[in-house]
Amino acid sequence: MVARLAPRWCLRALRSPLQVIGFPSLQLHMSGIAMRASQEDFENALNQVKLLKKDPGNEVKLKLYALYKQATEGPCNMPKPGVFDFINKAKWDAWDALGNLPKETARQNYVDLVSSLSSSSESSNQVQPGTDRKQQEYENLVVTSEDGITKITLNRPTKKNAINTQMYQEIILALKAASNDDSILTVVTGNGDYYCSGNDLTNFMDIPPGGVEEKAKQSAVLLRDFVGSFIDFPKPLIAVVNGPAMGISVTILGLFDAVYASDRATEMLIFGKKLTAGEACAQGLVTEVFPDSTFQKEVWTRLKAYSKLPKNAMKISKQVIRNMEKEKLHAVNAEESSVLQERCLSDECINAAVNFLSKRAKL
Ligand SMILES: CCCCCC/C=C/C(=O)SCCNC(=O)CCNC(=O)[C@H](O)C(C)(C)COP(=O)(O)OP(=O)(O)OC[C@H]1O[C@@H](n2cnc3c(N)ncnc32)[C@H](O)[C@@H]1OP(=O)(O)O
Repeated sequence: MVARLAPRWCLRALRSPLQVIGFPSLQLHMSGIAMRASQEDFENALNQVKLLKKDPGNEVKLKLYALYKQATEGPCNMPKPGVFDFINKAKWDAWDALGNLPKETARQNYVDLVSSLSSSSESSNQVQPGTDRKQQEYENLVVTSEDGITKITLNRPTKKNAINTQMYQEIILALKAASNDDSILTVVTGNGDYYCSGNDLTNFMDIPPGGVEEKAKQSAVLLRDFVGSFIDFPKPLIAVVNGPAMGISVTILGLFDAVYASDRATEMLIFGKKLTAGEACAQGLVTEVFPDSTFQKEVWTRLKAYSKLPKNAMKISKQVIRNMEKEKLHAVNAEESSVLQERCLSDECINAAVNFLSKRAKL
């Protein structure tokens, strides 16, 4: 999986205006040791960035961009891009936030950041002895199989498990793998305090050479495939909603066979309105709500009991129910994906992304 996605990212990064990346060394700042990276170190770091196997994410790319500009041109004195030019504005904000940071320090910070990215990329690709090989295959998920249950955990807790482009693809692959493995049940849950904060809004920053129209088209195809993989999933699928859920993570709950929510999942944001887990249960979107203090224990005891039920009978029951509505679900999915393609280009969508991204760009 990593091997398949990495070259795609590298190619995109080489074309992308955000390809130049960096991160200040906390240790150096705290100790005040004035180390200086040579021009050669800097040039090596520029080459190293292109060899990174793992996409460092837009936030890091912005830091690298800002440090690169500061190291090579000094403080930002370019005119501020317009509000709708949100990629260039995010880049401008990141560079401008470095103020009068000396060129040498920016160069050193750039070298340190690339070095930290290279070492974490190497260590993340190492297989730990004795661990399940499957756990190493995904950047944004942890997938385990035990006692007849395959558990897919959304694993970007520092980003509230927001779903980035790679994670959409990983979820599609993980569902495909789970549909063919020996498990009886498949569970989706989140790591950390959130279940999922929905679509990663920085996805909109990664514009392909074909421009925003092409991006909208790619997003629509990805959304259709993503939702389609839930519609077609052949075994019982359970959501263990461990905390707040937003956007796309809420809208797909209807495609699960059971949804267990902690009463801490008080922000199931749909229709622009916060819905408690209890209210979502009353509306039929959630199967059952548990007190947060006993949520994991109660839910997993129940799931383990379900996993002892006859495997084929459960699978066939699910398929009989789903087959009745599958065609319709796919038709609605295709329609919604095509509407998304248009809506991605609307002022409302662009403004929402600009607002969120401009707040984050103040590094
Ligand atoms: C293929 C495309 C298909 C698109 C389909 C259509 C889908 C639509 C949707 O899903 S709409 C929903 C989009 N989500 C949001 O609008 C949520 C945005 N996030 C927030 O409002 C807040 O972050 C929060 C309420 C989830 C949590 O707030 P708080 O507790 O104050 O934490 P922080 O804001 O500091 O967040 C921590 C950290 O996470 C990053 N983050 C959170 N959510 C997202 C997100 N959706 N996209 C990207 N990044 C997110 C946030 O920026 C912080 O990161 P940082 O510490 O700044 O690096």
